[in-house]
Amino acid sequence: MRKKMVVGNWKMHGNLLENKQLLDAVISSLDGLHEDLIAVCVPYLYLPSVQNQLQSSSIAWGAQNVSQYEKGAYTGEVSASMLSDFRCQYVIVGHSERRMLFGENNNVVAEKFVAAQNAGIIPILCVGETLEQREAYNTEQVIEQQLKSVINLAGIESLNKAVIAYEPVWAIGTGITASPEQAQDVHTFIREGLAKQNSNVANQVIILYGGSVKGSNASELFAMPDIDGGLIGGASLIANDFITICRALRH
Ligand SMILES: O=C(CO)COP(=O)(O)O
Repeated sequence: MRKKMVVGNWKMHGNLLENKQLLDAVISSLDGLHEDLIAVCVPYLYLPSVQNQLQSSSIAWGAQNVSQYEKGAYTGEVSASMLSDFRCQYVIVGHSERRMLFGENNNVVAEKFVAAQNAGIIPILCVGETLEQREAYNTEQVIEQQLKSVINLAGIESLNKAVIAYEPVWAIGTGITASPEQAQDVHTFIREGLAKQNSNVANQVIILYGGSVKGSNASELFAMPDIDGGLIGGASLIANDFITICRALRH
């Protein structure tokens, strides 16, 4: 049986006080009660304080980006080994905001994926189509290519130590959620595509859905057979919403 998982992606939000209050509430509601995997991916600068607050809880933490390079003259970058110094278990790679706003292409994303795994960190690989691509019936082709770049570089079995997140770009931060059926269709497409290459990998890889997941729609999304949980943006900043979403894994 695959594990279920909820990951909060805080994006560029928060401060020391707000983070502490948010995590206090999350820990007191969810710590120890959960068989599921719960994690928060926070801005780099807050990793030490988040580590300090979460280290004796069952909630994991990670980053939202990582350099594809191991070390060197790369001003402003953060390496995977630096993230392991702060015991990050996860790092998001290939988020659509990084792809669109910071020019990360499939090759760079694949290199980041490998850099994370080389440092023992589980990459959360984001894939997803824009509205334009969906309307042109290119969703499957886009996602196939996004996955293929990683598989070509890292091998299919690398997905044994990774999480995939399907995030349709048109559903991120827009309030428009993919319907459970729309999301399930793409998750099935992903899993069946992987099964053609390695059925064990396909069966065990966690595939999260992300894009306007809220307390009010999480249960119906998580009830779909190939949706193993969620990658949550805005709602992960509001303690009650995030807690409700995590609890929805069990309904
Ligand atoms: O981008 C997301 C998570 O990585 C989704 O963001 P929202 O939940 O705010 O739509």
